[in-house]
Order: sequence, then C-alpha cells, then structure tokens
Amino acid sequence: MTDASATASPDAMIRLENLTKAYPGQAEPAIDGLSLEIPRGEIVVFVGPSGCGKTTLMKLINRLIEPTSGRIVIDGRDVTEMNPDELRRGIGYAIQQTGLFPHRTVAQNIATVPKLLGWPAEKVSARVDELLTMVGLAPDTYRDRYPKQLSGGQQQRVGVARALAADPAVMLMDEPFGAIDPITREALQNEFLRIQRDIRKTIVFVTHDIDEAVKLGDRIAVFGPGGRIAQYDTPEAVLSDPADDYVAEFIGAGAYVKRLTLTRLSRVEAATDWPTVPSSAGREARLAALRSADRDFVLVLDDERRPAGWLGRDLAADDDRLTGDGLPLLSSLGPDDTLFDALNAMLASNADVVVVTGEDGRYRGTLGMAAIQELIHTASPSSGAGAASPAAGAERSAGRDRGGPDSPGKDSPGKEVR
Ligand SMILES: Nc1ncnc2c1ncn2[C@@H]1O[C@H](COP(=O)(O)OP(=O)(O)OP(=O)(O)O)[C@@H](O)[C@H]1O
Repeated sequence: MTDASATASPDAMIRLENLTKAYPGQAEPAIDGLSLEIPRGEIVVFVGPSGCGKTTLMKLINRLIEPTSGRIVIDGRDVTEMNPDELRRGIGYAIQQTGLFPHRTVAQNIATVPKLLGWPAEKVSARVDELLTMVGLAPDTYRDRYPKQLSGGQQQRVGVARALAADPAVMLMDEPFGAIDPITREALQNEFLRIQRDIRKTIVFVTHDIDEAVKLGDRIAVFGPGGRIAQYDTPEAVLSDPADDYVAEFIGAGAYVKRLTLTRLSRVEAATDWPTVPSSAGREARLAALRSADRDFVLVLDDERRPAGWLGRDLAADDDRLTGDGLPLLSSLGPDDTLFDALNAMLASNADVVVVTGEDGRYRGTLGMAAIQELIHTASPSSGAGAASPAAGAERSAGRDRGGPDSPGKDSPGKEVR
C-alpha cells in the first residue's frame, strides 16, 4: 500500500495521512494509522467485508465525523481547517439508500446543492436537465416526479445526478448500486464509466463486491479487518498478484475470468477482414459476396455501416431470405463491453466470433475466440493488461479466427445473444 508520508505525490487529490478513528466505547479503532493517496481524476474503490471501516473512512473524508488523529488533505488543503459545510458542498456524496428527500421532486432533489450555493434559477434548471439527460432520464418525464414514483435504479440515477449537481471535484460513492438487481446494476455501472470518461472526477467508491471493484476501479484498496489496507493497486495487479492469502481469498476463485472483465473492447483491436456486404446490395451482389467469401457467413451492414445481420451460404437458395437482412444479429458488442462480455456472447450463441462496434454503433470489426484466449495469456500487469498488448494480441490472433479448417465454430457466427 501507499505510504502517503513517504511518497506524497503532487497529483494526489486526496491524501490520508496516518489516519486513526476510534469510536468511543470501542475496544479497537475502526481505522488505525491509515495512509493513502487518491490520484486526481481516478476512481479508487474501497472493497472489503462488512465492518472493516470503509464507510467510516468516507465519513472522515467529508467530515461527517472527525478523526481521532491524523490528517486528510484534499487538493492541498487540510480538511480540518475548512468549514465543514463549504467542504461538503465541494464533495458529491451518493449512498446506497440514495438519501433522496421523499417530499421533493426529482428536480428539487438534484438542485439541492446548487441552490445552497445561490445559483440563479435558470442556471439551476438547466443543470438539472443536463444531469437528468446525462444519467439517462428524460427531463420532461422525470423532472417533476417524486422519488417514490421511480424504480430503485432510477432513484440511484437521481442520487448520482444530485451528487454531481454542483460539479464537485471529488465524489464519494458508498455502495451507490448496492440494492439493485444485477442487470440494472450492470447498466448503471456502464453508464457511470461512460460519464466518468467525460467528467474525470476524483471518485472514491465503496463496495463489498470484488467484481464491481475490478470493473470500476482505476485502483482498488482491499480492506481487511480493523481498517487495514491489505493491498492498494491496479485491478490487474490485485488479480494477478495478490499481496497475501487474505487478498487471494477475498478475490476468490476465477481470477483469470475476472481478468477478462478488465479489458474493454475499446482497447482491443478488432479484426477487419470479415467479408461484409451493404444491406442495399441486391440479390446478385449478395450472391457474389457469398461466393467470394472465405467464410460461410457474410456480415450485412446497413447504410450507416451498422451491423444488420449475417448472411449464410445456406440462404443462397432462398431468394426471400437472401435479400433480407440475413439472420438476426443480436451479439454485437460496443466499446464499453469487455472481453468477458465477448466470451459470454460467444458461449451463449455457440459461435466463435462476435461483431464489435464503435460508440456510434458502426461496425468496427470482429473478435474471435482464439483472440480472446491469446489476449488473456499475453496480458499481464507488467505488459499492461488491457492496453497495448491486447491490441497486439488481437492482431496476431485475428488470422486464427478466420474460419480455417481447424476452426471449430466456423459455420456458426452466432445467431443471437442479446
Ligand atoms: N457510530 C459508531 N459508533 C461505534 N462504532 C461504530 C460506529 N460506526 C461504525 N462503528 C464500528 O466501526 C467499524 C467499521 O464500521 P464501518 O461502517 O466503517 O464499516 P464498513 O466497512 O463500511 O461496513 P459495511 O460494509 O457493513 O458498511 C465497525 O466495527 C463498526 O461497528
């Protein structure tokens, strides 16, 4: 773990220095001599079992409680020297129970801090609409609703919007997606990462869930009992080189599979040699594309170059189906999907390839099973898992996914996954 006093870095947004919190009447301190640096613009995830002091640390950072000893420095300022109200207005705080005010509308909830800061009404209103749009809730539909008229996932989104309202440099998020079903949770996580790509806040995120930590964190602090940090490192390093038995046990089984979740498809080079045909192509052009293809399936792209479906050789004899959009294509994956999602899509569709699109939904290429296999073995922390080496790996292995004689799934590009 980082010893802040020894390695104080100029770009640490939050510095915890030898921090101790002993609650009155408790035999052991909840936090005991903890030092940690949180870099500017990164997501640092505190992960660990219940009762290990994660929430205590969050409350210390925004001064809902005071430390017994030690210092907390945010953006170069010792927080104990700041007015607590001023401090908290500069920190967005989102929690599991959302803490939304039940008798205030969504807009009024989001506007809480901007109003305290005395923003003019038009600016507040524009900010509310901007944030609702950002978290995927149409302002016209949701602005005037009350929290109880929203689903749990929508409430979480409003909670995140409210935390972001005054554009704080620091966000503290304590299990914000905790009580949400797994599908909504995944959607919220993906949206959260997409938003963070634009806003680049310094975010401290608390979770019990190592998979969530691995997915969201630029760095993970694995907490043990008594507020001890067992390891503070990148997800890649924690997964592939756990500091001790405690961390290894906390990660649990399946470290290789978890590592697949670290690499987003945006960082993987997709193979671009799969044969394609525009959806505007007529019968003859489609037949010609199938004849000249070195695979049994040709990918149909619409006018915007978005994947529309697979055209199989078996359709050549069926004019109606040949001139339609081919088989359904439900397994196209976007830049925020991971190698894990790609593998899952392949397994679900019994195929050995998935179609990869860019942020705009346009076709970017394909990714095959062999490429994933190679990526997971070439990506080590030292080679920068998920960064340069996967792209190189994808390129190298692209040729092996081309449906050659020894490619088991060459005839099944995937009927449908999503
Ligand atoms: N107000 C309090 N008074 C006394 N002890 C407290 C208080 N708040 C927390 N504690 C104790 O401090 C320790 C750390 O609690 P904390 O809530 O920070 O843990 P946590 O890691 O956030 O747990 P969880 O994941 O369950 O929320 C626990 O032993 C808890 O019982």
